[in-house]
Amino acid sequence: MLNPNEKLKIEEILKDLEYYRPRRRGWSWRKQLPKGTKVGPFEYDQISEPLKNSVPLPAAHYFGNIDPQPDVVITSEIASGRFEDDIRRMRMAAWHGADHIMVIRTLGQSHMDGLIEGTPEGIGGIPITRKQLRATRKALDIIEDEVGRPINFHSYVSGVAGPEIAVLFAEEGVNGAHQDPQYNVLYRGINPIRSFVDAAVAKRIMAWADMLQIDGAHNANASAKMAWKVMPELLVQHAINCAFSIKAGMKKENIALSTVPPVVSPAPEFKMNFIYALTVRELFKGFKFRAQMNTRYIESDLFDATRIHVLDTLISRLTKADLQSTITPDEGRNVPWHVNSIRGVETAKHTLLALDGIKDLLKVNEEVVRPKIRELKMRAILFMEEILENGGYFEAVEKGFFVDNGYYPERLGDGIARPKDGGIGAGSVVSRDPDYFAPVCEHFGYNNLPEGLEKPCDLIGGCTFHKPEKIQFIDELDERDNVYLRMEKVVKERDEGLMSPEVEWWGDGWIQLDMTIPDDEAHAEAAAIAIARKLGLQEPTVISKTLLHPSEGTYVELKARVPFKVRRDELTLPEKPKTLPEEEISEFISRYPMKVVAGTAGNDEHSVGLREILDIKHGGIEKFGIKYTYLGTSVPPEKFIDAAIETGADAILISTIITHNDVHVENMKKIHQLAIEKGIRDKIILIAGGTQINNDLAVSCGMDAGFGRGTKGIYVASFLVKRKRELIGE
Ligand SMILES: Cc1ncc(COP(=O)(O)O)c(/C=N/CC[C@H](N)C(=O)O)c1O
Repeated sequence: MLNPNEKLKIEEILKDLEYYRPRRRGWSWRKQLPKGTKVGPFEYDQISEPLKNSVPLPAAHYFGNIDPQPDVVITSEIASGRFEDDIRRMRMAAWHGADHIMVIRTLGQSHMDGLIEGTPEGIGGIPITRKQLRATRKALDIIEDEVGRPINFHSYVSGVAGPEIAVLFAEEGVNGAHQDPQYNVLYRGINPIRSFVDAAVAKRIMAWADMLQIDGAHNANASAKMAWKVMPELLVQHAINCAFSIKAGMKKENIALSTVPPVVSPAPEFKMNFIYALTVRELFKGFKFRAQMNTRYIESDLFDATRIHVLDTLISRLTKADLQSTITPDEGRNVPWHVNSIRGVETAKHTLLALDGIKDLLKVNEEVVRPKIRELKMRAILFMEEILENGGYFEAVEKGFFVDNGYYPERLGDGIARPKDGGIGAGSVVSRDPDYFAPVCEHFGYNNLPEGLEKPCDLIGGCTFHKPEKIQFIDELDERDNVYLRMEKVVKERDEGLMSPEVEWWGDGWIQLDMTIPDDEAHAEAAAIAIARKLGLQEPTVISKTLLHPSEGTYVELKARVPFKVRRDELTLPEKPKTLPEEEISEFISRYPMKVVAGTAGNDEHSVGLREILDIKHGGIEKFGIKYTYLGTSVPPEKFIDAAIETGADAILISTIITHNDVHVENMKKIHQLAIEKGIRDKIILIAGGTQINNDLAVSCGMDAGFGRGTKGIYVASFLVKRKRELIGE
């Protein structure tokens, strides 16, 4: 069982991997809670069971730290190239609410015509090998136990080795996969006939494994130059894959349409995206919807990407989504880092919760949308009819019907054409002889079973679906490129407590820094690089720029490597101020009303900080019912004491920023001295605050406490209550 306070040990995961067996088969949906379920002070209509361990949204602490989980499965796409680092990120994502982990493949694995074994390192994606799958599923088992919810593991089947990959996934307990023969044809140049034959075999196997299938329609949106023009085609592509999947034996509830809002602002996007989203849900009622955020128009600007993600998730809530796939907001900058995977999940969770029950509040204006939906459907139906008129799918692909940038029936003639007898694997499909017999189960199509045979695999004493012990596990193929070599460095540094920043791999040393340079883009970029170099950082690279004004300024974000490490055992940890719960403070004050006098001591005019500590606006002590008399700035020590006596104050709060020739020390000592002389020291609480103050210094000058930079009202209020309790012996 994982302990939240301990790092996941990859070497533990790798141990006995050859004996690991997946704990279940198939996809897990979230357990829905009824409408009107109460969580903290609120009622929800679209949430599912809570997690055992999780990281709530930033504002949750105002509401008792609640972390309600939306009804929708949330996906995080993770594949840095090293599965051992991805596993750590999966744990982070699971704590933030992801329960669908999608692993992007590397090496355009669609073209591999066999399975790769061992665990070579990938570039920007990960090699899908049996060992990587097994280690990841095994890790996800303990991570799902830690968060208390099943986690779906997902990757891609499409490709030349589709059927073999499907068997591998079924054997290794993979829970979901992309499978769409059109993907191979259009984007990977694989022979169309081969693609569909492979797809039938693969889909039959996925059906047995109860895997959720995601289709590849989103790729048309991601590939077209004018992505909003392919909306009719997307409906056709969905229809082709849905119909084919059902014929291959898949259940409707395991067929998810991958749907993306086609366009982004500054286009008036909802006029298109909302109509499209309504249309696809109407046409394919009964299927599942995997909503993906738009990746076609994502740039390197994280804020813009996040705005897109929020609006795309709004579309999901206004229509329907069974899964919300979060693209890392940095997809536009190709640096899928830990933090951006988490940001993507937070954006989805935040927006889905914010829009809980929204459909009960709004009605779609049928008068306006109906004609538009109908038009879109008509375009799709005409597209489908034209395919049939031209002799079917393969002929249509050959004629470049697909991913054409015309808004069908307009055509620009720039579609992706693929010859039906060309491409990778052309001519590699042979029809099965009458006596063809494959002694394996879940085999699509003609299989000449001998008489009386229960299961095809009885003849061989069981296939790997029924006799998993028959699965051959190859641990490593390459003694120079494997996870053990990579882990050597990691384990050494981790156990020695050597720390360096990372963005995706342990100790990769990368950091992100940003700065605003008051100059044009070109000079700003060059200056930022020069500054990063002067800071001693290595390989400074600009990853995003925001033009603030052509000549006044440019905001530059860079990544750069830190060339050193710090030792964990040499770090001094700042002690966290011990605060009481807000309710406890308010409850005490309601029983023992407290008053304070406050001001800026001596010849000091700074008052903003003190006001933050006092006023209700930013959580000052007034928020808890503590009354204050503000004495203003440059208050002489005598005046604090007189005011305290006059008002019967429980405490004196002095703020002191100025420290030249130790004037702050003098003031604190003076006030402590005066309180003794006036005989009130044992009844009054003396507190000093300021950017140069710390508790030790203040106490050495006779104060009860001192508060430095970053102090919040609740810190001071907590101390006042604690001290008052001591004084009254509660
Ligand atoms: C139907 C299908 N099959 C295979 C692959 C990947 O297969 P390669 O090995 O050729 O990259 C994809 C890829 N989609 C991109 C992921 C996207 N970010 C997503 O969330 O969907 C695909 O859509």
